[in-house]
Amino acid sequence: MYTNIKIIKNRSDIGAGTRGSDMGIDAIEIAAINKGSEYFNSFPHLDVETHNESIYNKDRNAFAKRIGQVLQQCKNVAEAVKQTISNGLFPMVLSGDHSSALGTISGIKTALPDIQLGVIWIDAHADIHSPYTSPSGNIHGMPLAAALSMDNLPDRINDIGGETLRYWENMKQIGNQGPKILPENLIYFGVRDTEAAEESLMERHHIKNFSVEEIRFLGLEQGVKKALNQLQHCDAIYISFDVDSMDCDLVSKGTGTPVSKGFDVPEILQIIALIIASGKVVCMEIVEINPLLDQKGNSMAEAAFEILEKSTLHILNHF
Ligand SMILES: NC(=[NH2+])NCCC[C@H](N)C(=O)O
Repeated sequence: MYTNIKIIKNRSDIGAGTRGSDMGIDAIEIAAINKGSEYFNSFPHLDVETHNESIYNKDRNAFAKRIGQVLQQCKNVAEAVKQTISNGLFPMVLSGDHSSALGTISGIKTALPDIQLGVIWIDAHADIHSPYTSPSGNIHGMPLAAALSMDNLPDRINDIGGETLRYWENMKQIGNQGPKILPENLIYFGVRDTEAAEESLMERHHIKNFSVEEIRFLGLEQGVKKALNQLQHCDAIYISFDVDSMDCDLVSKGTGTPVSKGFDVPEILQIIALIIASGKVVCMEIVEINPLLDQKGNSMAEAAFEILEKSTLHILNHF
């Protein structure tokens, strides 16, 4: 058993609008078993307590659905990530919906409070809404706004108050107070499905997105090199990989919010490998596999497992 990586299994889907991403972790495990892989037998793991039963509750927070439970879930993830890093291990986080990433970022910053953290967010979505701007109220579209501590009031469309506001303020303060990341330390890869409020926030703060076309034009190596250059002053990097960054027509629609014209599996493998080769990656997360939506058997989880397995090998070489 390798002991320098710990797998954190966070089977939570309450930040998404569609149920089933909590089953993504098990779908990845089944992909591993069917491949005859010993992967999940090779590393210690930790199961994060979940609140999926809250799906049955009447929810009063239309602009940030189930925010009380999502807040608790992010705190649970933060604690697991903090403990893992404090024990000198690399957290490989497998999550359901992407709201988890706020917990992961908070955990990294609690374990390593003095570092400048760079975030590479590989996703079709910018996930930078606040409850003030979200069109859906789904919190998996909000983790980065909370981590950046940005409400984006100039683009507000929702009037939030009361309980929603109280919980949102708490979400911005998991672990230590204040912004956990700076906009110049956040880089997107593959974002191509955004709302106007997200676009204007990204523009105002000059948040860089390497689109699929730009990456193909520059070449993968050049593209990642440019991204790493921008994060040169960062002490550590967190990779947040949402499977919907991949082309849903090519790979699979087994994810809550599939988008076409994305990356293919070899491109993702190479992008992640090049980032890991920087030697700065302290945590990686894979999210949003929804086997209930997969029209091609278990193909999304199989793709995710291939990426998990190969990225792990790179991490073992560089950690
Ligand atoms: N993690 C995700 N799949 N996010 C999708 C977000 C979609 C849309 N922008 C929303 O806020 O509702």
